[in-house]
Order: sequence, then structure tokens, then C-alpha cells
Amino acid sequence: MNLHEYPSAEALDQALASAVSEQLQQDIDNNGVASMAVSGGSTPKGLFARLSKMDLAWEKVIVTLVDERWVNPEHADSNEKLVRDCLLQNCAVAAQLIGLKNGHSSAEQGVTELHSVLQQLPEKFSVVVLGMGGDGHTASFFPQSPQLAAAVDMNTEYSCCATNPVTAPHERMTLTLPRILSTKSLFLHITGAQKKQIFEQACQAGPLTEYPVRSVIDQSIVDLDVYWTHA
Ligand SMILES: O=C1O[C@H](COP(=O)(O)O)[C@@H](O)[C@H](O)[C@H]1O
Repeated sequence: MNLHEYPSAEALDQALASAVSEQLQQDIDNNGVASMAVSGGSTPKGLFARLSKMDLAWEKVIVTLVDERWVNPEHADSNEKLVRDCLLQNCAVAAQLIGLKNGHSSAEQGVTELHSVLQQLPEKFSVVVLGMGGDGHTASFFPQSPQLAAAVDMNTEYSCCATNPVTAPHERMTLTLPRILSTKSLFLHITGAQKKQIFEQACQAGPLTEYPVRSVIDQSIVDLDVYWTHA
């Protein structure tokens, strides 16, 4: 694991946007296509604004989400709406978006259809950018969620899993842990002193159910790059 610390959110966003676009560019050059799974919530807004202005062949980039709240894409809490409003702008308007929300009335019912849609993606993402909540969740791997074990099962054949968070609103759809770890670059984006404290606690030995972010810290499949600022 590599820890990259910055004095401000702006400095972090700039550095992370450069690291992400470098990997995307490399995959465009080598394979003619790049793919990226991003998180929602409030943390990535500045990163998305910077990324959207990066000079890349965005028409060759497929963007999807790490997780989604089971609300319509017009809903203020939709992660897809955030990506459309903040990332798929400027140069990045040409990117292709694969959203996680489909027409089923519950995420649980939507899993099979979404799983087959996600099969269109390259086996390995170019980039995955994770966030972390103040309760130590990442993606939609929530503490106390009855579906946490299924979502982090490294033997699952599914790319996605429906979860019910106890500590947050809305039923969720999340990429499963093996799908998330199938990436060339894995970034964890953390802002604020309180989240840093949770992250440091999560780095100590303890159960995954306490801080599900441990699922990406305690693994040796892909190097984790943590981008952090106290601001
Ligand atoms: O609900 C979610 O929360 C986390 C963290 O969000 P933030 O608002 O604290 O940045 C996010 O990574 C995840 O994608 C989202 O669905």
C-alpha cells in the first residue's frame, strides 16, 4: 500500500487526476480502450471536475460506477447523476457510461441483468477509484449489512451484488470485491481528519465487519494507492 498525502483537496484532486489519466492513456495507447469504475458521494466532485478537462481520447473510455443507490438517475442521491453532472462534461463528454441502476424495482431483482451488462467490460479495469464513508464502508460494503459477506466473497462469479446498508439510506448495488480488485490501478480517495482516523484504525488488525474498507487494505491482488488530505 502506498500513502500519498496532500496539503489541500485541490492538490490531491490534481495529483489523483494526473495518476488516473496516465493509466487511462496507457491503456488507450496499448489496447485502444480504457475502462474506469468510480465512486459516488461527495468526495470525488473536485476530482471529476479536473478529470473532465483532461486531454484524452474519451470516446475510447468506458466509465462505470463502483456502487449505486437504488434511485432513479435523476434523483439527487444518484451516483450516476453525479458522474453525468461532474465527470461526463468538457472533454469527457465523449466517454461511454455504463450505469448500475436498471429498470427493476429492487437492486436484488436487478442483479442478473446488470451482471450480464457488466460482462461487456474488459476483464480488468484500467482504474478503480474508491471512496470511504465515515463508518469505514467502501463501495457499498457496509458494516452490519446482511449482504456484506456475499459482496466481498472472492469466489463469487457475480460482478455485482445488492446490499442493504443499515447505516445509510437506500438499497444499493455494488460491484463485488473480486470485480473491484480486477484492475490495473486501485485508488482510495480520502478527505478530512476524521476519515483519516477511521482509515488508520482500519489498517490495524480487526474484523471486516467493523470496517469493510479492510477488504481492499488486507489483500495482495493489486497495489492500493491511498490519496489523502486532512482538508
Ligand atoms: O454512499 C456512498 O458513500 C461513499 C463515501 O461517500 P462520501 O460522501 O463520504 O464521499 C462513496 O464512496 C460511495 O460511492 C457512495 O455510494
